[in-house]
Amino acid sequence: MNSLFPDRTAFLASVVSKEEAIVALKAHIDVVDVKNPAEGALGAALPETISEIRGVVPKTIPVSAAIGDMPYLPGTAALAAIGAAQAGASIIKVGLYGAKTPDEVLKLLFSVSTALKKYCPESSLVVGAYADAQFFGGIDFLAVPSMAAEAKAAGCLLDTFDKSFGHNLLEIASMERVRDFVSACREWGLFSALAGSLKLEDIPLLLPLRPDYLGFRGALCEGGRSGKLSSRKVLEISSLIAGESSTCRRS
Ligand SMILES: O=C[C@H](O)COP(=O)(O)O
Repeated sequence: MNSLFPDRTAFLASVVSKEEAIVALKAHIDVVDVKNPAEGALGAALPETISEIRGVVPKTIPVSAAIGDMPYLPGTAALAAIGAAQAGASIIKVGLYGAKTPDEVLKLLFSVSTALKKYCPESSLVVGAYADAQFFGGIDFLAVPSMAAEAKAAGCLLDTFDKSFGHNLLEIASMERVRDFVSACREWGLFSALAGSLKLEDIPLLLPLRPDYLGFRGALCEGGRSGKLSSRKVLEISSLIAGESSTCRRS
């Protein structure tokens, strides 16, 4: 398993600027994730934003970057991945929005993983699956871990595409299917990350599944994911993950 934190569930906080990264770092966070909510669930930030955030985050804390709710454009995806890695991200997240068949998923993922291996061998690929893929004809999220493993990804993220109110991960996917996703990642040697408008109250429900990461943005902000990051909310979620996680891993 590729998790950097094998004995507990880690906290990934999504930020849009170096100012937000500084706010987030007042709490204990394990991964600083860079995204641009204006361009979607896994919207890509500008390269300089990634570099600025990398510049204020201690080197001991990985920086991940979303490169988009990717259409089925393997070349574009490969170039975007290299751009994000060159800008300072060591973990690259690509959302499987446009690839509709296993062949398309594999072609897109191999384009990205081959490019990262050649030009940015220190970086890791995380494949973004969507719990609400059925609403846009995307690939079922339970089919993604095996293909991510075939493409030599390091991990899989289960997220939601539609971030409007009421599209929380556990309101869209059953706990059984989310559990199956985490188990499939483990079986395929991938780390698992869960996200999707997660709320504070989802943490004790999800931690027993022992995901490697829980990812948040909306719940960290005042007024939703396009709002400003709140240090109080970051601290609240960080403390709950740390507290509950150590209990779960001991059991
Ligand atoms: O990758 C992390 C997620 O996209 C977090 O964003 P969210 O909490 O707004 O769904």
